[in-house]
Amino acid sequence: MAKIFQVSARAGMTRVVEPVARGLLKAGVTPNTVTVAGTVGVLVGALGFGARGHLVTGALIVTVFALTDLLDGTMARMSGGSTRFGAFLDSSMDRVADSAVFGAVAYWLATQGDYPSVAAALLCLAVGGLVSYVKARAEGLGMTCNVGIAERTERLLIVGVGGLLTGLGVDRALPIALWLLAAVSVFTVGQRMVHVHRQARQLEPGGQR
Ligand SMILES: CCCCCCCC/C=C\CCCCCCCC(=O)OC[C@H](COP(=O)(O)O[C@@H]1[C@H](O)[C@H](OP(=O)(O)O)[C@@H](O)[C@H](O)[C@H]1O)OC(=O)CCCCCCC/C=C\CCCCCCCC
Ligand SMILES: Nc1ccn([C@@H]2O[C@H](COP(=O)(O)O)[C@@H](O)[C@H]2O)c(=O)n1
Ligand SMILES: [Mg+2]
Ligand SMILES: [Mg+2]
Repeated sequence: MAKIFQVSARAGMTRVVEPVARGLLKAGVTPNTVTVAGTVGVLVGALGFGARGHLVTGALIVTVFALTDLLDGTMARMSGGSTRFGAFLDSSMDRVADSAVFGAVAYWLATQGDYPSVAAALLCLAVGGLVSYVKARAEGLGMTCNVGIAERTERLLIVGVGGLLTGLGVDRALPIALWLLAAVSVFTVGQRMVHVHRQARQLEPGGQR
């Protein structure tokens, strides 16, 4: 379901992303520059605006720059191929951006004295990182791990909708979104563990352990 959403959302964005990618390449911009610039933009939106309580502005800036994550890969493919360093940089910058988003949310909630919600934001930060780590480790061991109900896009959308609604006056939206996200992130770690366990059993000499 999450995969279907991602694939169709991505297909819908292609018409916008491809001409922009072509234009940037023509202007001499490299995919790695877009990867880093997108991350800097997310940092500004999250830490410069979200953490200070400007949730709507913060969420909008983060959304615009998070979407540039679709551009860098498209540019790499158009300019004759992806690079190993580009893939490494893209995934590493995603972790920096995600940490800034959840760190900013936790900081703002602490300034409001809402410590249970700070705990939820920190849980999202830690477990979200674990979701990505499990996949990176599995891929490093030669397996695949493209499963889970709360991959990065879903995690950003949940916190984004919560942040936007709270910024518009629905006070409990962000705390509810964070607890929901913590739960689906834990579930996703479980899904990825099971998926890797099944593959690993097939790959062990003699199978089934
Ligand atoms: C303002 C909030 C209101 C909500 C309105 C939302 C409007 C957004 C408009 C449209 C949404 C379109 C969604 C686009 C769908 C893209 C589908 C897709 O394929 O995404 C994946 C893609 C590429 O990922 P990568 O391959 O580059 O990255 C991988 C990923 O990091 C993996 O992580 P894992 O899943 O394992 O955890 C890694 O394992 C892997 O290594 C790595 O390669 O791109 C994205 O991830 C792009 C995400 C863009 C989604 C933007 C939505 C942002 C919405 C709200 C954010 C606001 C946050 C607000 C914070 C509050 C302020 C304090
Ligand atoms: N600077 C970059 C960024 C990405 N890539 C390649 O694209 C893949 C990710 O594509 P997205 O459209 O999801 O960003 C990534 O795994 C790399 O193969 C790149 O080469 N250089
Ligand atoms: Mg990308
Ligand atoms: Mg990325």
